[in-house]
Amino acid sequence: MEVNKKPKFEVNNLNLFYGDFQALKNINMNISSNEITAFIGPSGCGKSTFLKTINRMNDLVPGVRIDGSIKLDGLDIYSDIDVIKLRQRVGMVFQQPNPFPMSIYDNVAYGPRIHGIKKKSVLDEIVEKSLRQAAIWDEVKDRLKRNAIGVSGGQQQRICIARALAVQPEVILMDEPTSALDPISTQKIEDLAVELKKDYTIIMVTHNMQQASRISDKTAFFLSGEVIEFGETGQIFSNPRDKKTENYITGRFG
Ligand SMILES: Nc1ncnc2c1ncn2[C@@H]1O[C@H](COP(=O)(O)OP(=O)(O)OP(=O)(O)O)[C@@H](O)[C@H]1O
Repeated sequence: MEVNKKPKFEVNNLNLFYGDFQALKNINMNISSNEITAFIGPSGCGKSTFLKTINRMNDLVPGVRIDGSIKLDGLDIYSDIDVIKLRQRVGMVFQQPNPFPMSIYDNVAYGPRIHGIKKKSVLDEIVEKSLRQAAIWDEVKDRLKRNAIGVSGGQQQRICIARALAVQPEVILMDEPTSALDPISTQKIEDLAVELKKDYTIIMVTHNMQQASRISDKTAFFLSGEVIEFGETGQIFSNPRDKKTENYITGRFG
């Protein structure tokens, strides 16, 4: 039994404004380590905005204003942690696989090189380990010099996951990582997420409620910038406390 396990993230009274528009409204949430947390909700409800706030990707958007706090292992990500360090600890995988137009090897070695690793034997080791962890090593080990753009979309997405893993993050944010993929590739990414949660904390935005119920431990249901309900995935899907959650998961809107 886990007693008093400290949350990986503590989010308190978080509000986010794009100019005059409030996209996140008083979000409070503790996110546990070594779990998959899923964010569900209809289009435009703020899921991606919240996900991007967790590694400060919204800093890049002009006119954004954020108040409240997000703590990672007890440190405020907006005041106590350098943004470069934060993004090393909190990696991200996007909806569209976005390998860089370079070799598979160079894609995965990119982050470690930026962090100053130059020795080939060390890079070789990181590349192999990351591709293995992303369950794609066997498929690409004989063509590491090939351009990553030339493999299938599902393989590209696993290369992007390997690229994220190569800098040894603690958390992986995934923004609808399978919505551009076929069912077989989707299943591979789902299996991979379940495998990776042993070592990482995973937070995933998904439009696919079956996916959330299949693989996540906790689910947050967002609506119009608010978290309507957050809890154990089994409870959210079988016994939602809020009528709005029930209406959404039973397909009455969204
Ligand atoms: N850069 C931006 N500037 C202004 N408004 C934005 C910006 N990005 C998002 N929004 C608005 O904030 C709200 C939340 O958007 P967000 O992309 O977080 O929703 P979402 O739940 O992830 O939607 P989807 O499932 O369609 O990706 C929407 O009303 C959107 O139009």
